[in-house]
Amino acid sequence: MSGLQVRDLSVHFGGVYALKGVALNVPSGVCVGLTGPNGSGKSTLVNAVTGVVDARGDVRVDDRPLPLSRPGRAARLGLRRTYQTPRVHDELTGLENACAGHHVMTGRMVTGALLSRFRSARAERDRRRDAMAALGRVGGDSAAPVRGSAMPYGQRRLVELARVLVGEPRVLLLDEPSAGLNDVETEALCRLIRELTDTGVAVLLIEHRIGLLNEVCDQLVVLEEGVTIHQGAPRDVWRHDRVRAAYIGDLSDAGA
Ligand SMILES: Nc1ncnc2c1ncn2[C@@H]1O[C@H](COP(=O)(O)OP(=O)(O)OP(=O)(O)O)[C@@H](O)[C@H]1O
Repeated sequence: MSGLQVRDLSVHFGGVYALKGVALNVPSGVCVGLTGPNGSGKSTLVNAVTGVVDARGDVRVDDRPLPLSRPGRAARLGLRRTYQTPRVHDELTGLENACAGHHVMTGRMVTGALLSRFRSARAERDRRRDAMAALGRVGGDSAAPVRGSAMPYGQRRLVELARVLVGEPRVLLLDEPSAGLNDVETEALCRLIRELTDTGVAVLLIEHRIGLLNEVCDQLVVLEEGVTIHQGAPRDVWRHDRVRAAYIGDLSDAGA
């Protein structure tokens, strides 16, 4: 199967299991939503798959085994991610931050971006053009000259998204990408996710906003306390008793 396959993924912090034998598939060209109450293990799953926390399990990208705890290997297989709290480099401009997406393969994002200031080759112009195009694609053009330290939260999120686009994801893991975005920006995010899946990218979307999950996801996986409690088509999931129980009080915009 092309895309991301996760089998029997477990993570513990000391004696506490954050994930217990979780399985999910994110085929190429499909958006899978990952949701669940706070602390259910969503970000830990992304951290485990991208190799930044120790994990046990079987993870494959485009049918190739992904050794766990090896972030560089995950990047080389085309995994890209955003963070729950957007990460941009404060000392770099929006354009330079987006350019850093080119350097993700080497794992030297900051030094690569800093060195690029001293390169004047055509390749560098091409990189900047790609980075500018990515900023435009996410609606973040105005962030191009702004230093990370001066960017408001929503702009940081758009710049981070532009950086992952520049890195040409095969599998894209988005950790609450709509947090801090206004309605217009959120609509642009939905369009972007659809464009990406249309071009064959596998997208895993961590999200709490039920309306957004229903709008862009083909499948939903619901976690609670580190285990999968349900998966299925978005609208069906919210009718499931266990999901309703996990979300009690949070169903106001589900139309349920
Ligand atoms: N580095 C860590 N050290 C210890 N415990 C951790 C660590 N990271 C996460 N946890 C714990 O693992 C569990 C899952 O956390 P995680 O952040 O993955 O949940 P989440 O579903 O992403 O929550 P939220 O929706 O609030 O972001 C929680 O109990 C959390 O406290």
